[in-house]
Amino acid sequence: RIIDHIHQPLGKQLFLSRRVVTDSSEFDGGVLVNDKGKIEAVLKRDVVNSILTQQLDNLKVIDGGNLALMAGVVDSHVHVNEPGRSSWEGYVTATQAAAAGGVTTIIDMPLNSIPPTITLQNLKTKAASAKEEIFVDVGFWGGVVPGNQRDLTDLIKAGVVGFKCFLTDSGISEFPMVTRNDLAEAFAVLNGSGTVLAFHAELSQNDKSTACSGPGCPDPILYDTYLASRPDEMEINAVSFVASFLPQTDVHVHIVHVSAEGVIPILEQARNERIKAGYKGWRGGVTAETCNHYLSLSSEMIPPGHSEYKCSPPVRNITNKMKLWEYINDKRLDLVASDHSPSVAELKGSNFMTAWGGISSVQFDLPLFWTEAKARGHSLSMASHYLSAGPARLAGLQDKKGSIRPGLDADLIFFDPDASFIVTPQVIRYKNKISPYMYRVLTGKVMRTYLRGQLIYADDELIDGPKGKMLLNEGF
Ligand SMILES: NC(=O)N[C@H]1NC(=O)NC1=O
Ligand SMILES: [Zn+2]
Ligand SMILES: [Zn+2]
Repeated sequence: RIIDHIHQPLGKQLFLSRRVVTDSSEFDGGVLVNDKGKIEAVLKRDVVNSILTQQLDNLKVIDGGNLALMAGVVDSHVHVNEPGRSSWEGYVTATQAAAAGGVTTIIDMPLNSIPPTITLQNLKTKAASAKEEIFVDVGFWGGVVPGNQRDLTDLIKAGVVGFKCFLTDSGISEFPMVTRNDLAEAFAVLNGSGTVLAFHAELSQNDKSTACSGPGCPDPILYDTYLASRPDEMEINAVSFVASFLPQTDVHVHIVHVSAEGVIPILEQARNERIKAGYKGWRGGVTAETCNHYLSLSSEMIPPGHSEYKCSPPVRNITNKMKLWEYINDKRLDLVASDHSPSVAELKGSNFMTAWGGISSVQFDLPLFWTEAKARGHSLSMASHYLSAGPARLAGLQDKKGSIRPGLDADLIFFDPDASFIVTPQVIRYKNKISPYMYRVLTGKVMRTYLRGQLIYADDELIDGPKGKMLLNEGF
């Protein structure tokens, strides 16, 4: 156990661990944090020992022993749904769940809240409801929908991390999908701005989800019926469609929640062509994320009627899952996020075709990834790379968040990589206690979470009130 005194004004703090984890290595040492909650120095054990012999009065030492000391997780894909659908989720519950899971930054998706984040005014409405309710730092995605091209520049000025759009029905009437013409206009506005355009990459022309209803149709209680309605081609064609815009734009494109493994080689080809044409930005301006559900679940294991497993694109077969792990191993994916997209239980039900698509897991980002990664012999640095550094880079937060490096916010966690716990309704802190992982044993437990040097979660308890900040521009 870690011994220290919790309620003290913030002075200088020295966090110690036998396993300090960065996104590329692990070492025995410490992290010195200043009174502004920023990392001042990252130290090897011999330097730590010489500091400790100096008996500095106002230095608080927090020794985690063998617990891993890691950067807080940055989850770049969370649907908070407030205001408007706050019975599904809200800022308090989503960020409390995040804090309990060692997630120190979330980036809120532009849809499912009413209003959606598609104008500056709507962003103000969202920020007003987030204010004073957030337990971790919160950034915002804007949305691109038909007709809001003129709102995009204002949203960039306000500090959104980028924009998401849909190439198929989003399931939310306030957030319509875009057509080729809408996209061409959006790319024209965004060109040269340095922002990110993220795609829900399923192309509607391949959508078979409404093709059949009534007698004679495949059984909607079976998962395979749903899976067959959203084939790999929906993703593959969407990504090829996105790639067709790249020669005319310098906008960074990001594919969210990749499920079908076949999209990765297509993206790589698009990236290589961009790089050959002289594109200089991060990863050739083409990146992809996958989600813990695609890395943890497979279609064969989904029981009839259990729509807590439903999301889109769908969880595919075990061969697909193994291929995604191969891509993780080879660093051919860029980050892992939750796509935490909750709803109330009434919208789930046992019919896979009509149930709400969305899986809640913001609280379990790290243990979910680690359970699978550890079993495959991967390191904690690998987890930090995909769950912290990668998403921070996507959100443009690489100089603030996502790593253990001098100058960054001291968003830190103590993580026990060998502990295990059971996902139960009592453990879950997000609003609707629905999960495809219910009663599963997960490996790895977040013991403590620090946000900008302040303790916000310890030993299964949240500490004090909300200390999160909104990651929007000064003067917004
Ligand atoms: N609207 C919404 O949150 N949709 C999300 N749910 C899901 O499973 N995939 C999504 O994009
Ligand atoms: Zn999506
Ligand atoms: Zn989503």
